[in-house]
Amino acid sequence: MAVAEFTPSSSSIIKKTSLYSSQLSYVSTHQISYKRRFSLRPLQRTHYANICCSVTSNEVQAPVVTNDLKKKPECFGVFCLTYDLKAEEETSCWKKLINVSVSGAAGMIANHLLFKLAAGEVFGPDQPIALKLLGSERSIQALEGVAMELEDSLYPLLREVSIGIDPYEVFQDAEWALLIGAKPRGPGMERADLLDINGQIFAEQGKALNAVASRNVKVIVVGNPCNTNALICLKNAPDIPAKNFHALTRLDENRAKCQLALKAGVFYDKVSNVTIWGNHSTTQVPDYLNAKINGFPVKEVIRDTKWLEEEFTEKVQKRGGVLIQKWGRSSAASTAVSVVDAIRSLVTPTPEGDWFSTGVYTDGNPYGIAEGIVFSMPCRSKGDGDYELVKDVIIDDYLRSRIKKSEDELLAEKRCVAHLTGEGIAVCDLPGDTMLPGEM
Ligand SMILES: NC(=O)C1=CN([C@@H]2O[C@H](COP(=O)(O)OP(=O)(O)OC[C@H]3O[C@@H](n4cnc5c(N)ncnc54)[C@H](OP(=O)(O)O)[C@@H]3O)[C@@H](O)[C@H]2O)C=CC1
Ligand SMILES: O=C([O-])CC(=O)C(=O)O
Repeated sequence: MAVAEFTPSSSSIIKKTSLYSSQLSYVSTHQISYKRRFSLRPLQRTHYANICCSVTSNEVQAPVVTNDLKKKPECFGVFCLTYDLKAEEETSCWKKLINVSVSGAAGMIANHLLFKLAAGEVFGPDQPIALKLLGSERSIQALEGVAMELEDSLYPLLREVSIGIDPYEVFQDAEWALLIGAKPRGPGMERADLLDINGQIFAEQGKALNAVASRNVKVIVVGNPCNTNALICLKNAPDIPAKNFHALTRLDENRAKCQLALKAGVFYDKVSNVTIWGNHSTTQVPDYLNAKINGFPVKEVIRDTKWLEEEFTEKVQKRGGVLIQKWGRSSAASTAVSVVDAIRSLVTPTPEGDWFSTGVYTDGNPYGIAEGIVFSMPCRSKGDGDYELVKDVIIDDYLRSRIKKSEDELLAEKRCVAHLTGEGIAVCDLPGDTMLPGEM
């Protein structure tokens, strides 16, 4: 590696070289975790100061090798260089690196999401990130491919990429955990079986988060059945605040906004205050009572109660299934977009008067919904990663009865996974019509 090859643009640094080291690390006497690590050396974080702040300055100092390369066995090529930057080139405009762990990282949703995360679409253009990708023995090769594509994309904000199959390694110091991986329900599989199989994955991941993640990690569960998976996860992570766990219902909110906009003949940015209540399943309740179009109650703009009560509600509830029939696979791109929306809603202040939906723990909720389940409700955030439930919503008899149905379903799911939440022996009496949005 010749110093002469160096050019001052950030992308050329990443393009020309990459660190690619593989190692076998012994996790326990029984389990071997195969881990590959793609990493940028700290010098690049310094280099990033040039990228984000000195747009007007072309003056970049020539690199100076200050360390003995032999003392850095992990580094490769240009990443072994240490730059002796002038003090004034240090800036305060870039934030501290954050660790984002993603499970199911070789799957379809992740294939869209990871590139949005790395591009800065989620946490912003001044937020460097480390991506820690969780796969399995079956997906480790695919995961290497994903990591290589991330490398080849030359994202300046992407500081580190690591892949592994052990959640205790991959969730280390995670500040965000995006839990996407889950077994899809196959033909003839009972929902109780799906709850059990996926529940075990989320019980293990909850334990791992509890052991090694940041104490204030924010967890977004995407893998279905996401509400109950999130419940299992949080119950297995008693040292992390229960309110930090979310089940993704933002896709449902986006779908509802789209249908309301279409019916009212407005662009969808005119639709606000849409709540999805309940489970990410066909019992979910898209709330048109509190929603607004151009700041007016939906019912004043769309004067077709029959459409709202029946067609609209069912369309949103079954959108995932219709899409699977057309596409032959479940929503991946729009789900990834909705994960972006869900995170952005937590890291940016909610616009005045508006709110967003997310599935969160019901303890202390002001709506009279049973405690101890993960239920989608309206929330506002100050942009600090935390949220509060919105109090000023109207719940009429129609809404109440619909919400009750979703609540009953989630309570039944909870009884069915009692063995995974530490609440005794599981009893599965699931309502017969319980379905994921993708099932029809
Ligand atoms: N909440 C929501 O709004 C939505 C949720 N979803 C859900 O998101 C999840 C992921 O969807 P998508 O990315 O499209 O799915 P993919 O099938 O593309 O990927 C799923 C990943 O899950 C992992 N997985 C974990 N356990 C198993 C298992 N036992 N059998 C098979 N795969 C397993 C696999 O990765 P590995 O082998 O590395 O573990 C696989 O890569 C699904 O549960 C889906 O239902 C989908 C759309 C919307
Ligand atoms: O059932 C699925 O996998 C798809 C799904 O959740 C959705 O489209 O909302």
